[in-house]
Amino acid sequence: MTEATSTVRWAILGSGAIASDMVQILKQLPNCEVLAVGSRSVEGAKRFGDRWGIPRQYGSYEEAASDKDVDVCYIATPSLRHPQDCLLAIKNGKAVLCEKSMAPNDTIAKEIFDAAKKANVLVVHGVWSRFFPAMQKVRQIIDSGEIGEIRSARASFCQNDGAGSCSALLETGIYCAQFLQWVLEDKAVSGSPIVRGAAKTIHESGNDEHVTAIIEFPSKKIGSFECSLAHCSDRSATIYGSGGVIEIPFPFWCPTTVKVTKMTGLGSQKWSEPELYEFPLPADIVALKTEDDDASTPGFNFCNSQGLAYEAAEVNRCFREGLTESPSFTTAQCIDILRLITEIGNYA
Ligand SMILES: NC(=O)C1=CN([C@@H]2O[C@H](COP(=O)(O)OP(=O)(O)OC[C@H]3O[C@@H](n4cnc5c(N)ncnc54)[C@H](OP(=O)(O)O)[C@@H]3O)[C@@H](O)[C@H]2O)C=CC1
Ligand SMILES: O=C1OC[C@@H](O)[C@H](O)[C@H]1O
Repeated sequence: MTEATSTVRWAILGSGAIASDMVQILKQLPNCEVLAVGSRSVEGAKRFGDRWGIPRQYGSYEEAASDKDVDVCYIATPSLRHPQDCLLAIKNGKAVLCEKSMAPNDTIAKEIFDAAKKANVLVVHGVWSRFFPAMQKVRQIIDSGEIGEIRSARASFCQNDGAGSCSALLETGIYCAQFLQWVLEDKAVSGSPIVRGAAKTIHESGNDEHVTAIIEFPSKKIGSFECSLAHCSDRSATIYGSGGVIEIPFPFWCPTTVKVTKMTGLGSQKWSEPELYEFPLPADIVALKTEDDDASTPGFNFCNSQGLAYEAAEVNRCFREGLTESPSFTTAQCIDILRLITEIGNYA
């Protein structure tokens, strides 16, 4: 175990949109330093490194991942590259936070986790929803029995956002699968979820662009989801219980609001007034402007990016404690989610 206050030194692999957001977060976390950036080009590393004040700027991912002073590599490259970039970091003995989706299927995800186990390094799959306080609240409401027995849940994440450039299942469906697993998984009942139905449309690139699926969980709870990169939806999620409903409005994958409405008695058509629980994003994390920025320069590129702080703080904690997985999002859970995604892809 490393000192609880020791500085964790990060390298960023890839210098695109999410990398910019994450760097701003890491620079504001206690005892955390962005030491290096690796880019496919020296120019890319310099541009990004100069913008964010990163001292070690490398024109290849290999150099950044093998810097002896780096503790954690943040994989912020396009999804198709994630397996090779994760394995590069692991080979160099570095801990990994890999953007979603870490692999195109569960078999390859397993290979990454196996390599990490052998090398005794931490790997966290960056499905960042998992680390939001609002998600913990959802869990607590479910466990308290406040909305009775949970019977089903749904999630929808569709946005017209580059159909064909990647798989909708891997880009936005992964958040839906993660959500359903979080709310419908029952640790007391063993077994894997079964895909009972799915439909998809395929873009001319070969990537799925719209997928809808129905899943039966071992506890007989039913989950459904829809994801698309070709059309829009309200990007919300809902949990249905015998005594009420939990709504997680847009953006359900990085939520700050949880709404609970209960039936006031069995057989009654009376419903309670909704209870709203708010979980504001960390107030001490702000978008950082640099000298070159003017008022029109966007701070963060993505919705609620301040919330990346929850997952990054968890990676720092796990690294300091010498863990090889996050107890909040275990290797087994990551593989289950990717297995579900794989089976939906095969079924549809
Ligand atoms: N958690 C979240 O909220 C979000 C997560 N993501 C995930 O992050 C990952 C990156 O997304 P995003 O930042 O939007 O992507 P960008 O295209 O903005 O950035 C990706 C970076 O990867 C590097 N790269 C390596 N190979 C290629 C290639 N063949 N084509 C293009 N770039 C390449 C480039 O950096 P360089 O030139 O320096 O090598 C590029 O800047 C994806 O997996 C995505 O799913 C995306 C958005 C939000
Ligand atoms: O991970 C993501 O991918 C799609 C984006 O629109 C979203 O904001 C982001 O969190």
